Amino acid sequence: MAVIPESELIINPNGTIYHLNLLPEHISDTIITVGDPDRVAKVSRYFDEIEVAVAKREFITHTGYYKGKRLTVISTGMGTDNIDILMNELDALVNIDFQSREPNEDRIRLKIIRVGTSGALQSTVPLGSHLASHTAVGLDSLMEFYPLEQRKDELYIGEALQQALGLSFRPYCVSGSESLIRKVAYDMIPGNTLTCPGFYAPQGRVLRAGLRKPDLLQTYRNFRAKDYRFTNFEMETAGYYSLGRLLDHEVLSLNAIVANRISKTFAANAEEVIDDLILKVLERV
Ligand SMILES: O=P(O)(O)O[C@H]1O[C@H](CO)[C@@H](O)[C@H]1O
Ligand SMILES: O=c1cc[nH]c(=O)[nH]1
Repeated sequence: MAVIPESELIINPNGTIYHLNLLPEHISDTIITVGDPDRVAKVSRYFDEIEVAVAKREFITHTGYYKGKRLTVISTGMGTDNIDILMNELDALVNIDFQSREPNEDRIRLKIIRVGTSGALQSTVPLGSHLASHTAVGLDSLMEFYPLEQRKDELYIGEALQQALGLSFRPYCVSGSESLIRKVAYDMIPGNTLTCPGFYAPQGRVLRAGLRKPDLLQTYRNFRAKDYRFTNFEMETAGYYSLGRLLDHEVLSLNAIVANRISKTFAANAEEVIDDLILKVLERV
């Protein structure tokens, strides 16, 4: 097996991985991820004990015990570019030997669950609900750089969306972990999530900069590829699912619906909706 050079697998002087600032023993194989660094403590406040607390840039990590289960919670910041760093570095922590710089023969499969916020694209997805992304479609360019394998039906959805939006590239489509859906999200709304490379124009929001595609929101909402339609959008899920497939980890994205873009409403109790989702995940994971 080829040795991974020090410019590719970057190890800090204290032995930790470059951005996450973690040692392999700092993480559990069950990881809850959140976008907002302040949300990490909102998860770990329910832990009986916090064993590890590490911070670097937007990546805050707490590892501890919830009712005897060892869990890690990490913040990622926003966007799939951060998920690229998160997923590669988490995988390196468990599947690469930092001494020899070679991949381990026995692979560890992580369980990674995103607890994030999201906006609804259909009136059938109410404010305050919890939605599990069964599939996600990425409008960002991250998968232009990885050899992601997609099934025929996934390619078909990407092609249909490329056409509907008149894009110069094909969006990528991937699914989440069925076993995590059964375990954690059995009573949540099943959804197809559009992952956007921004919060404003890519999600059809106008403050002062305007929109190149004025009917974007309607196009998202009305998009159909056979019986496939979008339920919600956010900014990370497709990055998680595609890197989960590439690196062979179980990944599930859960969404607290805080905005409904069809009714133009925002949840007054967004914090409560997120807290309820956090507690469900802690109990079920
Ligand atoms: O609440 P988080 O997890 O950050 O998720 C959503 O909220 C952010 C935008 O406000 C984006 O990261 C989006 O994906
Ligand atoms: O509308 C929304 C709400 C949360 N996060 C998003 O990315 N979009």
